[in-house]
Amino acid sequence: MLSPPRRWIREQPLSSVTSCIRRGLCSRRHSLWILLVLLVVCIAIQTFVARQARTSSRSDKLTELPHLRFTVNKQHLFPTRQNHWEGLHSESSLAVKQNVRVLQTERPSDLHHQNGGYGKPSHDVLLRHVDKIRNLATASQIEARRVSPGKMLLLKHGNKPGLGHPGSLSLHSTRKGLTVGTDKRLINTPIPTSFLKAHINSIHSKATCHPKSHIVFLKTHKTASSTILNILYRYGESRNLTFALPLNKHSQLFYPFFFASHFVEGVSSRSVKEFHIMCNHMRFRKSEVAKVMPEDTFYFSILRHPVAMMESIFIYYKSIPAFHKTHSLDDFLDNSWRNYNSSVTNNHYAHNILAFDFGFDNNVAADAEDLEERASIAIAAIEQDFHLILISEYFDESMILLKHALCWSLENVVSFKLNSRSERTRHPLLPNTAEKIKKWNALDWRIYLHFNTTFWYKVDSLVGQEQMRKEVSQLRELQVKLANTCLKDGGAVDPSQIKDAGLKPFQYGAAVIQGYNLNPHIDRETKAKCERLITPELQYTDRMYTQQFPELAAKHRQATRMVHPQRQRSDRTGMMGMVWARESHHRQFIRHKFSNLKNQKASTSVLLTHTEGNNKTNMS
Ligand SMILES: Nc1ncnc2c1ncn2[C@@H]1O[C@H](COP(=O)(O)OS(=O)(=O)O)[C@@H](OP(=O)(O)O)[C@H]1O
Repeated sequence: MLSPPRRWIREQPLSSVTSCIRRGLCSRRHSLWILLVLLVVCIAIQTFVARQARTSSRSDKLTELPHLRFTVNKQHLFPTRQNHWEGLHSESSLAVKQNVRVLQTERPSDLHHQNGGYGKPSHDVLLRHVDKIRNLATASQIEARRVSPGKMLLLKHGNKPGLGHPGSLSLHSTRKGLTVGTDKRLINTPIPTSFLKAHINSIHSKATCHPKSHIVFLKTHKTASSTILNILYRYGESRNLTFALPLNKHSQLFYPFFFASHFVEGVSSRSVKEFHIMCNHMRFRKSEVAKVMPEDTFYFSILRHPVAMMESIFIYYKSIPAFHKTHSLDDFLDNSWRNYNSSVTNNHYAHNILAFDFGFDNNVAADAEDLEERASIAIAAIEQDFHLILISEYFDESMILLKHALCWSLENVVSFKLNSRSERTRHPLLPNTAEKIKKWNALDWRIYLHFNTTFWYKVDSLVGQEQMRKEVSQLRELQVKLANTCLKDGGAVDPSQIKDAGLKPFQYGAAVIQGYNLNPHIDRETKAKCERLITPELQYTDRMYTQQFPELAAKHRQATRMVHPQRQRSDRTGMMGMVWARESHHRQFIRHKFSNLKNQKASTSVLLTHTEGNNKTNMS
């Protein structure tokens, strides 16, 4: 039986085209064929459309990544310890990786350094970079923590990052930059790039945690950096690692001028194939450091609370022109800063020294319009260049963090406090002096606040609070045990009481720098280990140089003897005398250089040496 539509079709007038359709529709077999063809066409169109959509969304991601807001789930950003590594394998972490890669192609610090660091940075370019970093992580909220030197502040158990403490010091991120305030608001500080980098790097490193031995430590001033230097020297020496040491037996890398690769011994002569660790004082310049160090190098540094730091610096560098005629730190902060001349040699120690050491222009007034902008730029650049920033006030926690980051053992990060001042030369500060210091060193203060916050974030995410507490107490136990074994009287003594002149730290300015006496009742092997723990910076640097470049070291010894025959003594006192003589020779050389360069802008390409002789040569 025919259905009504078919009858209707049959009754229509015929044309050549419709007759064909009619015939097709009227035959049952042909209808099936047509349906099949239509089905195939539909599937083909659907497949084509889906493929087009996928391609266009991928290209959108690639082109827009730097401008995308970071929308990753918080759990992925701050994974719990159990799923720490797995969480980062998510699609979001891939986007972060791509963002970081994009950011890594532009280094703000290098852009800043193009100007020799003395002039104003190219703000437009740098700000674009800061914005990128902000965009990367605006979804994050970091808890503000009270910043008080000497106190460990961990989140109370159960507290989640993101909950502010009433009255806590906080860092507010605004379009203009970072502002400091004391309130209970939540803050919206960008998740630092290095924080992300650390996570990303660790995705692979957790499973195959190999101890890292390519390391750059930016040795900042008066931040417990000599204690860290000692840790690095001991680690490297026991493993035969090669240090990127200052040329010609200097103790600093071209400081206070920007670091230059040719100032590393073995670079120009090409006598060293691979450097493992760079850790002496320098004014950081990433592009130059990267010329010397391998690509997989781990960069870290340490900051100290600018108030405590300024108090220490004022005593240690009392003889620099900025402080020389002042009666007290208050006197300097109240009056003498008006006469502060930033272009006078060594005056940089008096003003935003942290920013200076990291390679930024330290001459920023507290009321400068662009202060916040410059702080943001500095922070972004440090985030970009460093994997880890430690905090001197939390030294033990810092060591545990470092141990985890480098995949080292607890024994590797144990130390004795080096370069500490005797109580006699410490001066407690009045509260309003502290406020004046924060104002005078406004740039450093902002940098410190930022990294104090991110420090605790890293503790939470990389180690965990419980584990941190456990390991800190293990570290302290180990330290006590070592002190009982190694040290006479169990602790530091004034330099006048140090028996072995070769273990006496340099004395400078108005500070009395303490050292240690070895326990006389230990065997030879233990003695050698203990001695390394208490060897001061200059002596250890000298020793590493002699081990790495025995022939050059012999030549230097000979040259020094010729210049200062009265200092020819074969014992350790004689060795120290030699250091003194060499430094004194350098000092004269530097004075000569400076007088030649008077009224000229110091240029890294012109100067082949530095002013360390002025800084660390005054031996008692
Ligand atoms: N482990 C540990 N924990 C806390 N603080 C420590 C530690 N080791 C050294 N210090 C203090 O750091 C100050 C010396 O810093 P540096 O070694 O960086 O000084 S230097 O720039 O190399 O001269 C110096 O500070 P002041 O005593 O206030 O001057 C040291 O006491």
